[in-house]
Amino acid sequence: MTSLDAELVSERSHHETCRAVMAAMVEGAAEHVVTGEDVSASGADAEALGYTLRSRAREMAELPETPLFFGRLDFAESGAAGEHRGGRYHIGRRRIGIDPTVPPLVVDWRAPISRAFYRASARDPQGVAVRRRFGWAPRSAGAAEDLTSFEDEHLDTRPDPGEPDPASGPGAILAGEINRPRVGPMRDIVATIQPEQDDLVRRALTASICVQGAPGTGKTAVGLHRAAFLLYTHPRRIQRGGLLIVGPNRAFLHYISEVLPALGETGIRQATIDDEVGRHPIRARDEPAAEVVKHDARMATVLRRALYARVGAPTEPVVIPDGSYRRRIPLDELARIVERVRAEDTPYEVGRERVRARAVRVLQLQAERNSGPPTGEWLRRMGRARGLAAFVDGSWPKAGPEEVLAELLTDPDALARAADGVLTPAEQAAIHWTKPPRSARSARWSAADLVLLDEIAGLIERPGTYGHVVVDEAQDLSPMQCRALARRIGSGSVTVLGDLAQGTTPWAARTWPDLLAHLGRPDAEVAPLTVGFRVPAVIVDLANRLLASLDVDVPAARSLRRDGELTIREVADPEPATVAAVRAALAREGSIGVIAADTGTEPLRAALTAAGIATTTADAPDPTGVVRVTVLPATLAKGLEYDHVVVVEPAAIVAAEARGAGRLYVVLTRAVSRLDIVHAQPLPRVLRAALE
Ligand SMILES: Nc1ncnc2c1ncn2[C@@H]1O[C@H](COP(=O)(O)OP(=O)(O)OP(=O)(O)O)[C@@H](O)[C@H]1O
Repeated sequence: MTSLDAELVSERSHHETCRAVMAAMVEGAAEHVVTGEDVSASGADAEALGYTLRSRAREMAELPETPLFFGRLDFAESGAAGEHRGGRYHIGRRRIGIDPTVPPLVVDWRAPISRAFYRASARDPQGVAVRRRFGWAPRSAGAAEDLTSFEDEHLDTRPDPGEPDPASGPGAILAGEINRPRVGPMRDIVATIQPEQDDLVRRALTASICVQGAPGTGKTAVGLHRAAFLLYTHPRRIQRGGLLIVGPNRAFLHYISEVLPALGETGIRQATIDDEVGRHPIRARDEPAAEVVKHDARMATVLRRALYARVGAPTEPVVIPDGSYRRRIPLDELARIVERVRAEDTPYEVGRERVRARAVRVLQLQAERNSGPPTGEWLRRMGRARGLAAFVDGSWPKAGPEEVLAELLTDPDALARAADGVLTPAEQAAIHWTKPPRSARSARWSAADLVLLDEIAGLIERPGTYGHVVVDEAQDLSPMQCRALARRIGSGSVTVLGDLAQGTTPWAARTWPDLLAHLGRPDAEVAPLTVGFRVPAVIVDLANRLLASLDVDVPAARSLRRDGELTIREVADPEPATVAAVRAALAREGSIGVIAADTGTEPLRAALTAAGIATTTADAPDPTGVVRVTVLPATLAKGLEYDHVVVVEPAAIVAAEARGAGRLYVVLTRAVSRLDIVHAQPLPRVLRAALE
């Protein structure tokens, strides 16, 4: 046996030990559920404790069969920080060890000591002598993986002259990881996080950051790993408010849904912005002109005015009989109360209660002058007195978001007053409901209306906030959607992920500071990621040339992958050509995405089915992974990736929407290895320009 073989045997044996300890930990967690229920003082305690322990047991038992470690750090005998000197640590997704007083068999990748695994380099070894990365091969479908290889980087010895710096290339294990076929949902990248990604993942909880990343540079991966890092580092602070991950659509959320559980984090809310503001189901569609106005930041002013138009000067003094007295508050004093509270800029509902409390206070002072301090019961009685309630309801009436918005959209005069000097008459006409509902209750709300309702609800009462919010594909959010998120971020922090070049909504941001200001974090740092892990160089080059037509200022990307293929085929009929392209792709490994303009997918699906090729859709992916072909509309492709992408009729994709060139940029950058462009119509101008 060579010494390398012996090392491999010893590492495998360490892994077996880890498995055994892990099994004991799972069992221990399950046992705790039972004893936890026995030892608790009361029924409520038992329930709370039982719940916590059960969740932990479930979490541990649900850990997928991934390798228990993926790396090892050997610290140098000298030069390393004191306690780690000469130490050896295996690094994995979760800490493995039963006794907290002895060093664990595996340290969590998020622990401070693991940082060196991601950051150390030959130039700055950070006390590390050897960094080892393990290679694993699947044993068989569904079974645990096999430890088959390892790769050592000796960071304590300077590389021989002429030899490449061992820390500079991607290394075989990273290369294997980025080249692997993509089947099924997104996987974690914990074994191969790159230094510039790690820097973003481990930023402090208080730091709000914005990652501007070209396609496939790992923005989504960074956001998800950052979420896991923050949950590990600040469990109490984050769990109190919770963590929210916002994605563009259900297909995308499904695609990323397994990453956090694989990292041991469950129970995190992953939602679209529509889900998050969804007080009602979406039952109406706006005309494009109306939608654009409703998503504009100026609507915030209009809505505020519409809500506060309800607040007005009192018309009658307050008069309340009180035993032998008649308590009275004159009109001018009531008007002053209302005015002052308005100027205090509190949520509407707080303002209303404040107005009531201030009026009661006036009555209290009067009573004190007559007969000394009144009782609590007296104060409550005054607060409920008819005269006082009439004043509060008249000057600061109760208001609900639905009723405020329905009135605004139905009554042109109310809209004109609220929008005076803010929206043009044409803009007001665009959002006016020509067929008003019978009542606010029966109104059919559009997606944009829900955002407006959320804004009004936020003016009435501050919503609860999350400990941290991760927003993916953020470039597409409208100012009003950003404001909805800003309310939920409150004093917490946010990780914004996006690519201005991939903006496709009519209101997509052209610069980050604008969007960050609407998110309430104008000073968040914008950090670029430019090294691509998905898209091969030949496709990245094409995408970079397309950038010139997109009217955004973003750095070009460079790819770590040299192996891609790009073919452009002009054909007489795209349907048989697509079938042929898919058939050829099926002869190779991996997933296949057929992407066309939204109206073009059904005929392609039918043609593939008729040719005996099974297909699925992006929002209902085949859980078994047997069906390898997904036919998807261009508008659902964002954030997804396929080994082989067939783009059909790019001209139709560009023509379908105002920011069609941005959509084409998204679609072309979904390919992991091969991109086929099939067209019968002439190629769109932006693509022709990029190909010249
Ligand atoms: N450090 C890494 N090691 C291995 N794979 C990586 C790494 N970083 C990213 N990847 C892989 O690259 C692909 C693209 O990552 P991701 O989807 O996070 O990029 P993105 O910037 O969000 O892309 P898009 O702009 O298209 O949404 C994924 O398959 C991801 O697993």
